[in-house]
Amino acid sequence: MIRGENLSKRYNDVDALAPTDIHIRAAATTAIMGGSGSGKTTLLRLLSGLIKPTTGHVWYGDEDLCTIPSKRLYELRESMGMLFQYSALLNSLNVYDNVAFPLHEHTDLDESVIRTMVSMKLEQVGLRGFEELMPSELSGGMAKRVAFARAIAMDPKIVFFDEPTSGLDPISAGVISTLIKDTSKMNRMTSIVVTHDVEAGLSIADHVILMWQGSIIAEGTPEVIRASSDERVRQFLEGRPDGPIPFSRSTTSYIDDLTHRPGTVRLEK
Ligand SMILES: Nc1ncnc2c1ncn2[C@@H]1O[C@H](COP(=O)(O)OP(=O)(O)OP(=O)(O)O)[C@@H](O)[C@H]1O
Repeated sequence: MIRGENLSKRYNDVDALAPTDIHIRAAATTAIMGGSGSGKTTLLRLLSGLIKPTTGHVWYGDEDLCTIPSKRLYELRESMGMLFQYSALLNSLNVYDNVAFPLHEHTDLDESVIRTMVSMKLEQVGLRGFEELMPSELSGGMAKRVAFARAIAMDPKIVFFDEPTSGLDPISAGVISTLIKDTSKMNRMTSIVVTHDVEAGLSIADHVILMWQGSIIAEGTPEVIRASSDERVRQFLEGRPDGPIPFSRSTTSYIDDLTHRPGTVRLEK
């Protein structure tokens, strides 16, 4: 359904994503996992057309997101849902208006129909009856659920989830993981989930993509990833601080840096 071809992104002197070919399967859940700064969010933004690549193409069927006119990109993006890392609820709107927001923006449906649709989505996330609450009155887990309801309000074919479980307690994280898994199956939705929550990623996904320093280092079913003998994959799965993935991100020697810094007092022997 979505295909990235020779896709790369460079920010100033940072290669956030090295040239990459990627296939996202239709009606399946793909988890993009990896450590901090490995390029997961960059890949998600490229695949959803939020940012343009430095090189390459993003194909939706035979349409290239990177070259289509912005009007068509806008239409395509209407068929996509997004759940952002920090829920991104509109603080001045209550729960009902947050979930109804895409329906008000993109459809001419009668308010009574919108009310029914919002009620269905809130029932799905277990928050029917909370329509009048403001975002500031919600717990982190509830806010994620509202954001989830908003992401699926238009019954999108594709939904992008950026860190859907970050900052949640294990039970709330489990609730969100189950919602993603069940809704994706029930609606035959194509879900793309960026996460560094290993357990959430492996339990939700049909297909896992593991990233490191802007490149895909492993992909396959959760079983294939769990059985991988690649030392980088093992270090990530086991959460070990030591291994091929270094703790320090600095590329220069600390000693050289200290001894060659202008103004540093050099100790003579
Ligand atoms: N808008 C930007 N401008 C400059 N550099 C950026 C920008 N966005 C990302 N980067 C850099 O690109 C690299 C990849 O970042 P990205 O956010 O894609 O990683 P990530 O795997 O999603 O990290 P995290 O899990 O911490 O959110 C990082 O080195 C980051 O500093």
